[in-house]
Amino acid sequence: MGSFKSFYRFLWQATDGQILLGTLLTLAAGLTEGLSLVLLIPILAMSGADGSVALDGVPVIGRFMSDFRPSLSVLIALLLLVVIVQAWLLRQKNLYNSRIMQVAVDRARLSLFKSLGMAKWEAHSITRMSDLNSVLISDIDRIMAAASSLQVLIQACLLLLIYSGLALLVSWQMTIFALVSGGLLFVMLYPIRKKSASYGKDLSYIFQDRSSVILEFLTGMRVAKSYSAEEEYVGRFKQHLADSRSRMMTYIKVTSNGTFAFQVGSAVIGVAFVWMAISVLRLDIINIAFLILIFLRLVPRFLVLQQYSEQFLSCLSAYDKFRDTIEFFSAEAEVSATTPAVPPTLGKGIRLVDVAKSYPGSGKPSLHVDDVFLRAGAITALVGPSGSGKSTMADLLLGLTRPSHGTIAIDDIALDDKNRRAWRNRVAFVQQDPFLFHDTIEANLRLANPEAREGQIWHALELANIAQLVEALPDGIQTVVGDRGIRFSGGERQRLVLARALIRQPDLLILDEATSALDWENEAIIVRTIEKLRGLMTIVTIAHRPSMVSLADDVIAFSEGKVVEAGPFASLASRSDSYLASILGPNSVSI
Ligand SMILES: Nc1ncnc2c1ncn2[C@@H]1O[C@H](COP(=O)(O)OP(=O)(O)OP(=O)(O)O)[C@@H](O)[C@H]1O
Repeated sequence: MGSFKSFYRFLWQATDGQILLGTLLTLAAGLTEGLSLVLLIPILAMSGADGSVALDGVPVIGRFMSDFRPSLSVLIALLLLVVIVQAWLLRQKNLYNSRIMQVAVDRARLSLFKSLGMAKWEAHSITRMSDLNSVLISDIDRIMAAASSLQVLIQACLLLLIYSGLALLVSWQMTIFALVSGGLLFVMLYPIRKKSASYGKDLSYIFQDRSSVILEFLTGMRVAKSYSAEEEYVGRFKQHLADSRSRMMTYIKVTSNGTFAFQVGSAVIGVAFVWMAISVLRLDIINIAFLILIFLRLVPRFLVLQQYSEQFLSCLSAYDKFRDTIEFFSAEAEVSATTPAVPPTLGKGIRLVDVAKSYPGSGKPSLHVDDVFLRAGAITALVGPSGSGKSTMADLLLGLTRPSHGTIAIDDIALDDKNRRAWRNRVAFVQQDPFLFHDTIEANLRLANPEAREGQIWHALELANIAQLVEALPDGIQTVVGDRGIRFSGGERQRLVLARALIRQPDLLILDEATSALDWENEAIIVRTIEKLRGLMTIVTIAHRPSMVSLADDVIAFSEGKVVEAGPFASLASRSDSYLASILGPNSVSI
């Protein structure tokens, strides 16, 4: 019940209350349907061969019939008019309801998208991408199905009310009999509805699973192919399909059982209904005909109630998942995502004091820095063995993650929840695994600086040593890079990503193994590029190769999450016992 209330509140808000007008249109269409039924009886009576039926005995409009005595053709014309109005109202209602529901669901999708974008990076790092993918695609589609089912249910309830009102005017005993027996049948079938809701929830997990298997297959295609593991993926998918087929069939069986039980039950009630009207209440033929007409229209409504409440309940679980996801990500929103803040300026340097970073689920901090200073305008290399905390430090400097405790200050301004996002506007990052969007080179570069002029784009491409290659392409900077930049080699992608970082003209440039995909020749060119940037911006480079470390002014070496040495490159390199010397020397260890 709580889910239902929350779902209705969501629909109300997402449609700006327009759902009410949709319901009123449904009511108007229902009333015209009732009216067409009422007009049908006198037409049938008047067209009777013996004319034995008294028109003033016609249900509901008997008085109108005896006062005005309309001719058959007037009644037929009236019926035609009512049917046309009803058809028009139904069309309007369908169009209106579809429109507001599409808008509501799109709003929901957009607000989830937005809350994902505005949430802290940490929230993403503990959530599976495929789970989010399934909420954004299949669960939101099922919310649409839930909203449509709810509209059908509202329509069925309104029609039930209208028909019951009409039937009451003929016989209250028959009306109560029909409603009580129909209601009892509906209640008796509750266990089936409950079962179907629980299987519906199951389906939600099946779709989530499917999305995860497909996404993993597509993103891991290269790995799958290189290990000749395609068959294993196909086998996993086949297993998943067999599993979901069997669960889907269970769901369909349960809902078909409900429909079958309902049809048998309503046939029994129908027979009892006619018997009661003829043998117990001894109603006249025209009233019986009217009641049977009503009954024939009431029964399908109960069936609709049964079927659509099953569908509604099974889809409601998708809404619960959507709501939990959006609540989780909204609670994790970066404060500064909503409040504009002035970015701190980097003139003197960045100081980290007693900074620790722990990841959820891991006991001790992955990084602990007592006191470190990164000089503005200098190139600082972060070195250390794998897993020693270099990327963790880079994420903190970038403002992508928050320290578990301690202070990071840009000049004298502490980085906090209010200014962290604004600070990221002053930072550019080149990651180990260069990512490009499936768009043109220009669009990919403009992402970092939408205002950039074409000259600036070419300048950045030149600095990153990729301008010549781009120039030679038939479409130049309008070349589409392909999915994740697949058109280009790893090294070319890395240079494009570096150009994207440079076009931003950042205060701080962070290079996380930015030359790992380059050959020696290209690496040497990038090293020269970085040399040229010395003094123009503050550069932090995480490097494993000596050539990238050698260009540093300062070095910070990490081991097991702690800083083991920090200082000017020259003085650390000259100390034979330093970690830096061990990685630069003739017998350098692999870092
Ligand atoms: N998102 C995360 N969740 C949990 N633990 C993490 C996460 N990211 C990093 N770690 C852990 O933190 C420690 C430091 O990792 P980090 O990536 O900073 O090392 P690194 O020095 O950059 O290593 P590499 O040179 O291999 O990239 C590692 O033990 C790693 O397992």
